[in-house]
Amino acid sequence: MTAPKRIVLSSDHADIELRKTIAAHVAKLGYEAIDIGPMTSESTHYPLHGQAAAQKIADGEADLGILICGTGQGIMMSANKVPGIRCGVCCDTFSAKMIRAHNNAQILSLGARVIGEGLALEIVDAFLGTEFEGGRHATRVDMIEG
Ligand SMILES: O=C[C@H](O)[C@H](O)[C@H](O)COP(=O)(O)O
Repeated sequence: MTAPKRIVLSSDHADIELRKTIAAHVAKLGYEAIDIGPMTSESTHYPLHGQAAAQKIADGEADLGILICGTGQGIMMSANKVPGIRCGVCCDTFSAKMIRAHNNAQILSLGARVIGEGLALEIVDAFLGTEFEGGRHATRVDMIEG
């Protein structure tokens, strides 16, 4: 039996409740949810949380990640600064599938001030339910790192 995939979750203060809801959702689906906070809604700085989550993946402590900030953009930019990490913001399920299938993204970033909880959960399901297709896409993904 293979171990369930480990999913690291983090956010800034924009919506920690959405993060907790998604953590519970992925745990219910059988994944290991590694929620690294923050645990309060006190104003914080998204680069700290985006980079901490991405580092967990770079260090082999998690397989995939889900990040949340107001727009999803700042925390995505921060995660992508960690070598080897590919993170994309998604506001629709098609993009969530494609960042796995074509870009082999390890991290999904969501904008809590852009989309609602229902759509966020569908986007999460689309991301987690899709595998990298490899082939020509692997050549291109390799080119990202140079
Ligand atoms: O990309 C950045 C995120 O959307 C942040 O969540 C946002 O900038 C935080 O703004 P504020 O400090 O006004 O809550």
